[in-house]
Amino acid sequence: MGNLNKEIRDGDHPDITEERLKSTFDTHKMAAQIYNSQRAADRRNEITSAVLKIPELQDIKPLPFLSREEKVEEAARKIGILSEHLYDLVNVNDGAELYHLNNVVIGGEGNPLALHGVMFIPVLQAQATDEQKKKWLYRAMKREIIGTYAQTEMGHGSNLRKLETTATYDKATEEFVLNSPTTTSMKWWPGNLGKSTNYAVVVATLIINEKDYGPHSFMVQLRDENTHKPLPNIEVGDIGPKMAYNATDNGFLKLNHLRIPRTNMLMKHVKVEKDGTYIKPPHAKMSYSAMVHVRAHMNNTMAYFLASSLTIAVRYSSIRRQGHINPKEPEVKVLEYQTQQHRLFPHIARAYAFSFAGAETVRLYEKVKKDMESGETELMADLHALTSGLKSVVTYLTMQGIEQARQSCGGHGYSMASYISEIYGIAIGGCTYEGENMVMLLQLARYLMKAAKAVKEGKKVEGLVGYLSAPDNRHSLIDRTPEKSYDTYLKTFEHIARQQIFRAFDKLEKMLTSGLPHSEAWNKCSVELTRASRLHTRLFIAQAFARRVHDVVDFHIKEALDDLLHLHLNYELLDVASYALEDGHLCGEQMNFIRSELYRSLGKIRPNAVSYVDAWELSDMELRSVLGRRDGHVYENLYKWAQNSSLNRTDVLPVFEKYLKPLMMSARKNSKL
Ligand SMILES: CCCCCCCC/C=C\CCCCCCCC(=O)SCCNC(=O)CCNC(=O)[C@H](O)C(C)(C)COP(=O)(O)OP(=O)(O)OC[C@H]1O[C@@H](n2cnc3c(N)ncnc32)[C@H](O)[C@@H]1OP(=O)(O)O
Ligand SMILES: Cc1cc2nc3c(=O)[nH]c(=O)nc-3n(C[C@H](O)[C@H](O)[C@H](O)COP(=O)(O)OP(=O)(O)OC[C@H]3O[C@@H](n4cnc5c(N)ncnc54)[C@H](O)[C@@H]3O)c2cc1C
Repeated sequence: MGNLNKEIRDGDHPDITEERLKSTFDTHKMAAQIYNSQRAADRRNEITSAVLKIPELQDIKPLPFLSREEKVEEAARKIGILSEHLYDLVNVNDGAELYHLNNVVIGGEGNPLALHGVMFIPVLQAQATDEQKKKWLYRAMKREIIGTYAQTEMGHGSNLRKLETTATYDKATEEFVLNSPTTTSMKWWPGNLGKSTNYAVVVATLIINEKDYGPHSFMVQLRDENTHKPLPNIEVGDIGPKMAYNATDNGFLKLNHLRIPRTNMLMKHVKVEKDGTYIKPPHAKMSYSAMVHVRAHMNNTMAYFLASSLTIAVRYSSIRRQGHINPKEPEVKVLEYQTQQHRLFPHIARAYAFSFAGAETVRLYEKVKKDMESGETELMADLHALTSGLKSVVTYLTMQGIEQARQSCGGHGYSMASYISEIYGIAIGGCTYEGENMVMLLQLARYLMKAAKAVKEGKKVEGLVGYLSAPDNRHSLIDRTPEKSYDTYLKTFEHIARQQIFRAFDKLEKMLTSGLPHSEAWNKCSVELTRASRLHTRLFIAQAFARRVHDVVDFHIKEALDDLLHLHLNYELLDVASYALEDGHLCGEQMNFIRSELYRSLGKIRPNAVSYVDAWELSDMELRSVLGRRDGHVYENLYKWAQNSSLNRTDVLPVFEKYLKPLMMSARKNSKL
């Protein structure tokens, strides 16, 4: 039998090989759980191997040494080469394969086609009529044109109903007049809008006969297809450097009474007829589909960012030796410290949990997308509630996990050689884009308050909120029943979420009955409401994790996932335990039990730690991290990496003659006086 950990190679650092030899499970079989099938896991590795054979697809130098212009150019260069090889490398209809190819070749800092693939094509698929698809979608899919999704403005992102860009219907010419009347009405932020794209779906407030119909989507050609010069009445550019994600040209756009044909409004579900008659869509929020598309996929992208940082941190922690546990023995791997384990392992469990919750979310999304094709909209509210909560909780917890991974690497974590700071910068954009986290938690809260009201009125609620009308125990059964089952934990999470949802509901009701207007009462309860949304979402994540473990057949994989789930449930419960202590659902003795289970879990995970992260099968090429190298040879490569610094091109920099020498000379002169 071969090694269970598939990353073992001759010549690797012995400290990391030692870790891999301890694996109790086959890492490639575990990859099948993470990527949802063995075939998908195989395909990732096949794609990586094929890419490695194409020299022009390799990074010209480590990305942190490139300027912003060079980053933009490098991403575009690779996109060009990729286009030549695309059909040989991936199944272009498989989003996961495309995403993987992007991660390996280009990485997370963006590329000219990022928004084209993530939003422009999806919005055309969902919102364009067949005729419009013929005109734009098929050209977009062949990359004859490049587009983006331009919704956010300088003055408004969250509150779509106040977008200032107007699309006024002119019946006489059967055109819409698109206009940016103020500075704040400029589109500001859309990815790739600045320099790369020549088309955009622009979201503007529709006005017919002076009546405001709210945000609608319009196809706008921004640039000449041959010269790439902006078309008349269009001003477009880059918004400048950002915290990270700087290979992408997030842009601005000013439209000056630009006229577009009536048929440029995306009209699959909603219509404006020639005479200006407005025909409503089957559901008012159908046009928000591109946002829901990204939100539904964000759990998996966040899981990926988190797993990348943890792969780097855990591998490094297995070769980094510092200090002693037993003074008579050699210095230990820092991974031996309980604090290091506590800092990293719960986040490994979260990365798995997000991936499993993500798979369930994408399944629901695919169903709703199919339903919407035929005008069926019943599940849209459920999906919106679920994705709103998950995008907020998952991005926030990912932020915490990546930062812990960085700190766990000590000083070298702060160097771009770890690459964790770039991953952090890219990932935390997710707390803001696709709906600012607080705003989206409050969207879920609306759904939860409706469910709570129904329960109070004696109705039975089902599905995602079914637990609100299920029987509850006054006291948690954790450590109170002979059999150790996850159900007792999940029931405790349910209790906590239920209590908080009703606490927020009662507070809101009390304010409403005291005569406060709904929006004011809502604002005064909003912290409690976001708490309810978080607890509900964290319950869902724990349930999704437990459902996956339950379904796994392979004994060793199940056992390894079971260990992670056990850690997850104890760690997460400790994190929210105050809610259960408050009403005596948990007692001090149970808290001690949960804490000791957590510490026991850390010990159980320890031998498999490197294998849990190896199972994500992230190649060196996609990790772009010296600390996270698969072979563990960090130190000599840190030294090599630093040679790329342009400061090292000469022994003496011009600043010496210009500034430092005069400074020291004059200081010396002064001290002689
Ligand atoms: C293989 C694929 C891979 C994909 C990979 C993806 C990741 C790649 C990673 C890295 C690349 C980087 C990519 C970056 C991309 C970023 C792009 C952007 O950021 S695009 C801009 C986003 N902008 C927002 O999200 C604004 C947030 N605001 C809103 O969405 C709305 O304003 C909202 C939801 C807050 C309120 O909507 P209202 O203004 O129309 O509000 P009212 O009229 O009061 O309606 C509320 C009712 O509508 C329902 N509702 C709202 N949205 C719904 C929806 N989508 N579906 C169903 N119902 C909805 C609500 O549940 C509520 O219902 P009730 O009244 O309670 O019954
Ligand atoms: C990396 C990145 C990429 C992006 N890409 C795109 C893109 O491709 N296309 C595009 O159109 N846009 C894009 N955006 C814009 C993004 O979608 C918006 O910035 C986002 O939706 C937040 O809106 P805002 O900037 O108006 O925040 P604001 O709403 O101004 O948020 C400021 C604060 O106000 C609070 N707040 C606002 N409203 C409420 C409320 N009702 N209740 C309680 N608190 C509230 C928020 O919680 C936050 O704390 C991108 C942004 C980033 C960072």
